Amino acid sequence: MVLDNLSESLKSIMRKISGSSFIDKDTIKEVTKEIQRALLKADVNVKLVLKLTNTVQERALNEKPPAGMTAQDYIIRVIYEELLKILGTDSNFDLKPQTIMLVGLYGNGKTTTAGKLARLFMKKGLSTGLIAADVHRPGAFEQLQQISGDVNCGFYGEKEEKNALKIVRNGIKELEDFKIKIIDTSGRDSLDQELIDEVHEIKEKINPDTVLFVIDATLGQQAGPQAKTLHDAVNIDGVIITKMDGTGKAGGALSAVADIQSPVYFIGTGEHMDDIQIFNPKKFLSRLLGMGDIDALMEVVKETNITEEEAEASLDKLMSGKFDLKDMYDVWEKFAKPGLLKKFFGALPLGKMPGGNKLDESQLDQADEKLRLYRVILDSMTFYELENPDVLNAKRIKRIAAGSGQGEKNVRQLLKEYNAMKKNMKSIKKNRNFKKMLKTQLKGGNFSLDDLESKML
Ligand SMILES: Nc1nc2c(ncn2[C@@H]2O[C@H](COP(=O)(O)OP(=O)(O)OP(=O)(O)O)[C@@H](O)[C@H]2O)c(=O)[nH]1
Repeated sequence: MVLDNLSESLKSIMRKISGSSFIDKDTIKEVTKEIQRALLKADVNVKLVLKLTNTVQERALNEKPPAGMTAQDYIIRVIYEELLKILGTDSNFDLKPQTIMLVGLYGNGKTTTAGKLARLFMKKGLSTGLIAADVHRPGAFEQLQQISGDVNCGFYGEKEEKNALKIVRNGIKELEDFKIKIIDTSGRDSLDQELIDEVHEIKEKINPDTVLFVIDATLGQQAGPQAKTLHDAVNIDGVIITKMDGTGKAGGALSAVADIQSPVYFIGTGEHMDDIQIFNPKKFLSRLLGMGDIDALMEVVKETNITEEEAEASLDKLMSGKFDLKDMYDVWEKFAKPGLLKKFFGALPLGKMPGGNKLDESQLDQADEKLRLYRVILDSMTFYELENPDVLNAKRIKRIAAGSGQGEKNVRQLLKEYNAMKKNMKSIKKNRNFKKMLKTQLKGGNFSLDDLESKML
C-alpha cells in the first residue's frame, strides 16, 4: 500500500478519537501533535503541516458538531476535510480519445508509465498506441517496443531516426486508428532549456491534447518546484507521480504537487504494468484513513441534518432499486466484511432471491473473493457501461471478459446478481421494519457498520 506508515499512524489516531469517552482541550492538543508527527515523517512540508493542524485545532475547539453527530465523529470529519485540502483538487482524467505527451526527467518512470497507461486505457475500451520519441537514451526504443508487446498495444518508432518531431508526426499518422496515442519523449537530467525547447516545439507543431509531467515520488517535496517550473514553461495539463510504493516521501511529493494547482491524475505504485491508479483525492484519503467509502458515509451524515420527510425520500431512493453498477459496487464494498455481509443478507427480509435461488451460506462465505473478482470486471467497463448496464450486449461482454481476464460466464453472473439485487431492493421497500431500522440508524448519526451488525444479530 502506498504511504503505509502514514496510513497506520492516521488510522491509530482515528481509533484513539472514536475510542475516547470525551473530547477535551488536552485530547485535541495531543491528537494534533500526533498528526503533525505523522505528516512530517511522510515528508509533508512543515508550513503545510502547521497550517493544517492549527486549523484542525481551531475548528475542533470552536465548532459545534451538527445535531445527531457525536463530538468524536465530528473531529474525524474535520481532520478528513483538512487533510483533503492538501491532496489537491478533485479532478478526474477525461478518459476519451486523445493524444497524450509524457515529459519528465531521466529515470522518473515515463516509459514504464506509458505502458501502464496503455493497459489502463485498453481496459476501459480505448485502443492505445505508443510512440517512441525518446531519441537520446540508447535502448529507449527497444524498451518501449518491449513494453508495447507486453501490454499488447500499438507501437510506432524509427530506430535510426534522430529527429523526434519527425517520428511523432509519422507516428500520429501511422496510429491514426488508435483512440489514444501516447508520446514518450526523451528524459533529461534536469529541467534544462533543451528539454523545454523540445517540448515547446512538439507542443507547437503537434499540439497534443494533453501534456503530462511524470515525476518520481522519491523526490519528496522537491517534486513541487520541479512541476511548477515545467508548468510555468510549457503549461502542463497534469502530473503523474511514480514510485509512490517505494518511498516514505510520497506524502511530500503528493502535497507539494497539489500545492501548484496542477492536478495529479495518476500515481504509479510498482514496476508492473498494472501498478497504476487513477488518482482521486477523496478515495485515496478514505483508503489512507481506513474509512471505507467516506464519500457515501459523508453523504449519509449530511442527510441526517435534513428533515424527516427528506430523510424518508432519500431512503426511498436507495430502496427504489434505481441504482447502477457503480452504486451496487459501493454497497458491496461497504459490506465487504464477510461476517457483516452474511448478517446483512441474512437479516434482510429477502427469503428468496427472485428466480428461485436463495443466497446460501457458502455463497456469502466466498463474498470477499467474489468482490475482488467483481472489482476486476467492473474496472474493465467504461464509465458509460457502469452507468447504463442495459447496453451490455454480447460484444461488450466479450470485450470486458477479455480485458479483465475473467470468463464471460463471470461477467454474466455479475449482471445476473445486479438485476436480482435491484429487484430485492424494491421488495425491501415494502418491508416497513427494515426501513425503520435503517432510518433509526441514520438518524442516530452513528454510522459504524458494527452498530448495523449488532442490530442484525
Ligand atoms: N517501484 C516502482 N518502480 C517504478 C515505477 N515506475 C517506474 N519504475 C521503475 O523506474 C525505473 C525507470 O523507469 P523508466 O520508465 O525507464 O524511466 P524513464 O523516465 O523512461 O527514464 P528515461 O527514459 O531515461 O527518461 C524502471 O526500473 C522502472 O521499472 C513505480 O511506480 N514503482
